Amino acid sequence: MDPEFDTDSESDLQSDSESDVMDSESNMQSDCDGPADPDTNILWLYGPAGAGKSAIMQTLASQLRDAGRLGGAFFFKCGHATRGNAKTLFATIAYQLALAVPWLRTSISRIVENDPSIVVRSIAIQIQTLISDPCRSHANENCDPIIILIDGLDECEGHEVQEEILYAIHHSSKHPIPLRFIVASRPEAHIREVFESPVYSGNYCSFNVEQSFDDVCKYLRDEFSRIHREHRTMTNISLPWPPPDVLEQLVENSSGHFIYASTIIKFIDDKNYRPTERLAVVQDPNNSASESAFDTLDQLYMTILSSAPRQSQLIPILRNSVNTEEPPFCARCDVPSEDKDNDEIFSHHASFVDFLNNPDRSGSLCVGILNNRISLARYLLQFVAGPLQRTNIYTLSNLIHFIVSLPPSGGVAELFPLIGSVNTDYIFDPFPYTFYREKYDDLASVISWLKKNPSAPADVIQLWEDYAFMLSINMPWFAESTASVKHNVSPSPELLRTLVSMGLLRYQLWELPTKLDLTWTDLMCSLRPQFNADARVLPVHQPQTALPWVTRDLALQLIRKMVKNHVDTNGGVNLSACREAVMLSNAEVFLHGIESAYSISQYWLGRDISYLVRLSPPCPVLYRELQSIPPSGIWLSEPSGYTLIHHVSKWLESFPNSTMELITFWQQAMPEHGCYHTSTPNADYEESHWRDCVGYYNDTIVKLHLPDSFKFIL
Ligand SMILES: Nc1ncnc2c1ncn2[C@@H]1O[C@H](COP(=O)(O)OP(=O)(O)OP(=O)(O)O)[C@@H](O)[C@H]1O
Repeated sequence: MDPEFDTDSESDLQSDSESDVMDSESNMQSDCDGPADPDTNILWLYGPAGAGKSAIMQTLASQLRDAGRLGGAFFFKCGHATRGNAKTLFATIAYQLALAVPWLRTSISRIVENDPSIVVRSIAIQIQTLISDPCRSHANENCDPIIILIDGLDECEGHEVQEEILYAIHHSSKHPIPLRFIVASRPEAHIREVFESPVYSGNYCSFNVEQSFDDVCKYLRDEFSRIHREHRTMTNISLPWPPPDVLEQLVENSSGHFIYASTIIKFIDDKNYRPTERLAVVQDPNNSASESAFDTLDQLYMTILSSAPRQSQLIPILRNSVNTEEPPFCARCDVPSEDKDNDEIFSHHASFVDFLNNPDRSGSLCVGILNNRISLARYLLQFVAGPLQRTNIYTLSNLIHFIVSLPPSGGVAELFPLIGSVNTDYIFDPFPYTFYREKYDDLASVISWLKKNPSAPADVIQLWEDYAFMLSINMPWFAESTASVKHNVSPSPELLRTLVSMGLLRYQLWELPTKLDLTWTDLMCSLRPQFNADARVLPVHQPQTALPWVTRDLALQLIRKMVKNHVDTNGGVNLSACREAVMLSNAEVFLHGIESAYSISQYWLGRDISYLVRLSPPCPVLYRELQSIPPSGIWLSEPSGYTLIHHVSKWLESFPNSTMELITFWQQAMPEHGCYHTSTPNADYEESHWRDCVGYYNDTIVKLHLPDSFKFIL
């Protein structure tokens, strides 16, 4: 049995950099995560790739050996014939223990002599028989514990084996033994899980090998001055070299990790080149020669990325997380997170982003190449074709910016059907857009991008033009700027209903489905009646004749809704049965509970009904429906009662044989102790407010460049 100890790399550490490693190590003694239990036998040293864990372990090995405290050390190395797996782990450590600790020598040798097959037995049996049992007989002796180092546990073949090693170490320490284990690894999920399991909890210490900008700076300064001293071509280069700002930039590029610093030093230190030229290459990551400058680093990245279990999802996730501009979806690609409050992906190392963006360095993994960008766009578009999930999106706007940044080419054609399938809830969702204007510009940019692609289907372009038109109804005051998208929509009763809802009643676009009980598909079809076999396209001059009937139908719809709310809530008792009130009370923080939300929503319905009735033709059906509103519902929110009385009276006056019975009936139902009894209902206010709303509607028609036949004539 040969000791599996990496003496070569160990001797590398007897260099200038050793003091830095010692710094980290002495920090380690004072900075262990969490309370250090004096009875704990296990220390877990963890940190990302290239953080310097192995360097620390090698220095520790050297110092402990000098102090006569090293029991054994095993350095795992991925893919290595003997150091890549755990078959000989504890047999090797036992051999090292027998050599290093005189009082263990005889007992360990005797065990192996009696049963040579022990060295091929299971991990648990090896540690128990070869290490734990011999040590236990000396447990009560008053000697300093012996240290065993296991480095790169994550590089040992098989997650289960890695976990088995940890459980075996823990089990071996159940009875007091004069041994301590230091295990170093990357903080991979399965390893962390073992340490966080109930078996381990409280039975280990941990130390995070975090980034250290100061250590890296010191290392770089020392190494550059050595290179300056040793390279013959440097005699004429004045000190300090490199200048402080360059050194500072390099320290920043390192993200405080040694892997970057040691990689560039090896590159610059090449005796075949001028260090100044090599430094210039390092400073420009887009320089094609930088490929070789970061060779070691890139190999590390390649190895890590190619071992990712789900390669097909890798590129979209990487592309999303390292997008140098705004990430389309805030790097949230359904990535399971250990830390629920922080599930964003971020690059541990600044150089990783350079690597992924440079095709010479990352090859097919390069996130910048068009195919990978298209596959990310496909992935995200598929996501927004599904149900609206506000918690998972950053903004649709970022996705749109990303899509329109793709150059027009045959490759993007696969995205067109997906662009046509974006869930309309995402398109019209008011959150997190603050300004409709921005949203409109986003829609316009998609339309102009589609038009630059000759193979973009006309129906997808038209659909997005319709979205833009819908949005422009919502913001007629931006009419000039919204003219960028053409909207030769067909006039239909359904379109008139939409215009009246948004122009006269001032409904927001996103509210329409709830307020009018329709789907986005119904709404979009209203713009293109030819898609809907039942819809009638109005001759251009006819909207005006159709308009009063549209307002009547809308009034009927809202009256039925008001009555239904009354019935569903059992006359205002069971308020949670009213969907609108529940939504309103959830959305509006200034409303105090569901009572005021219900009262407000019924008030708005009453007000909307009264404005619509006023603009309807004399119609017995409408009169009958008005009678069906329970008077207590009208006076539930008092202003609504006054508003209805005012406008319905005016409407009734237009009847050939006008009758005010309904009005009298409503007046008689007025509650005696309402707050409005103290003030006189203000007819002037009602009249001027209604006229303002009609005026706003008519202005909307003008601003949208629709024919005058769409307007109300008072
Ligand atoms: N204190 C230091 N001084 C000088 N060089 C260092 C120091 N720490 C680490 N390095 C160098 O940085 C590189 C990465 O270090 P190391 O291999 O120890 O990282 P690691 O955390 O073990 O990484 P991995 O998880 O990938 O094994 C090596 O080339 C090492 O020589």
